[in-house]
Amino acid sequence: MNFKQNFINGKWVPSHTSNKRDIMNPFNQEIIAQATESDETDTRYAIAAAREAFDKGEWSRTSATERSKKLHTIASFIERDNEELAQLETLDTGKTLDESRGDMEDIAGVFRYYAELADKHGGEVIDSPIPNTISKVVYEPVGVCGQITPWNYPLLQASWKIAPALAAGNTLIMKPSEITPLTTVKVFELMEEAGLPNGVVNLVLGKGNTVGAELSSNQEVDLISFTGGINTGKKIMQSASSNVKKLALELGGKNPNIIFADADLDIAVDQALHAVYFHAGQICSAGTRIIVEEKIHDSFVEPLVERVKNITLGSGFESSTQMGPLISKEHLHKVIQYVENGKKEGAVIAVGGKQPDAPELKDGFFYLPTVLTNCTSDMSVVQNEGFGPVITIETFTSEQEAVQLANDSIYGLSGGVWTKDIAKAERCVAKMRMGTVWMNDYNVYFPHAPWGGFKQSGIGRELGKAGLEEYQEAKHVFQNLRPKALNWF
Ligand SMILES: NC(=O)c1ccc[n+]([C@@H]2O[C@H](COP(=O)([O-])OP(=O)(O)OC[C@H]3O[C@@H](n4cnc5c(N)ncnc54)[C@H](O)[C@@H]3O)[C@@H](O)[C@H]2O)c1
Ligand SMILES: C[N+](C)(C)CC=O
Repeated sequence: MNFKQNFINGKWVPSHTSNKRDIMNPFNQEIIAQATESDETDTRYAIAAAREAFDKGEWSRTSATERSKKLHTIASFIERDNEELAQLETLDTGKTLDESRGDMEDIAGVFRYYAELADKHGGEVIDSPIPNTISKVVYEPVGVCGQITPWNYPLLQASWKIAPALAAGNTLIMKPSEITPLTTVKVFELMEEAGLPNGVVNLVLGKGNTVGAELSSNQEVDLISFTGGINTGKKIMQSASSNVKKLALELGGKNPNIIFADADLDIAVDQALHAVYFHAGQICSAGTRIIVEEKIHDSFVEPLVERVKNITLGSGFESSTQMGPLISKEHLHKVIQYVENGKKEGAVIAVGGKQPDAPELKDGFFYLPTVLTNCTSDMSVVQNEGFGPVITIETFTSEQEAVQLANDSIYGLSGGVWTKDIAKAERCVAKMRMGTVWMNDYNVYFPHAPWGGFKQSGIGRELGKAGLEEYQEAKHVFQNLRPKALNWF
């Protein structure tokens, strides 16, 4: 059996615990690998290695040009092994191979983007208000960074953290989700091949309440960057107060998709499907909360439901498959319960609402793509992140009501507006309290633009220049060219 280990101080090592975890294919529950199951002690070894490497300065004080070259090398290895990585991601998550291939292209692009930015953000000269002085800002790495990622986009979310951290000169300890570590392990092999100094990148495999908790509370860690659920984010925020760590949180979303009557309905329906059923709705930014203008409710919902009926479920490796399984038995049960709660509250199942009957899907964690109508803002299915293939439909009668509904949420990750009236779209966008808003599109993201949430969807930004700045400290350096005594005391 393929056995995955920790990467600490430049060496592949098992946990001192000797515990192992089975890694499962969610399509058929086959065990595809085993991973070492680490604890707090393993995590402290990795933190010590990252601390020593940072203080030694072989990476943190090397030139940004050198760091840029290494990031380009890692990107080229990811491009070279793109297909192997995509297959591993599909095996581990169940998402379709086309989705995984798209992720791998994005991931190489993230490394390329930060390789390009690494040597273009060194600092700036300030126009000092005091004569005969020089004032400048230099950007320095934060130090030792703990990074924790979820299971839905395992390597993509890891790349959003690893690439900017390295570009800025930090050292890091990565903890991938214990459910889906395989592609992250592979990229650590590629970083080893690229020849980073020992201790710069460290990988610890294990659970959140051991490895993740140690990373968040340990006083030798200067920054913690977390992507995952809101409740875990709150715990991490508390632990991070131990030494006032810098904190970056990318949390969940319950993302509105507003459809005005004057939208191009064919495109809006098509994109509403794409906004949700990609990766079976297990996307932080899935547009699961559809808010449609009342007078077009039927002409929008009927074609939507017809198309949902035709979505093909299956193995991510089959080219005919449009939607794979959910990640685990536990998660499947959460989605089942989420829909049951909606039914009790008065939501009506227009399509789906159960597991499929097809015998060939019986070993996988499948749930049918589902549309719930008759939904209102006070229902738990509208307010909570279901993280499954479930759309809720609400209606509105005025622009003001559409925006008010869209903002009626503890979340503020992303949202969309569909209308041909651009002035109306701009008015809505200006009032929507979300980190990303799409006009006549949905779920678009790329390395150049910042990603993150308003409200309880998070703190800080990944991607773009802001994503690099999360990993930098700004230092003001002031020099007096003609110092003189002040004779104040
Ligand atoms: N905002 C974004 O960009 C974004 C992107 C992807 C996923 N997400 C969110 O992630 C969630 C789904 O992922 P999940 O189920 O893996 O989330 P999760 O919070 O259960 O786990 C995420 C990671 O945190 C670790 N963890 C768990 N408990 C911990 C603790 N006490 N201390 C430290 N680490 C701990 C887990 O082991 C895992 O590695 C959804 O809410 C989704 O919206 C957000
Ligand atoms: C951030 N994103 C959209 C890539 C994945 C969210 O789950």
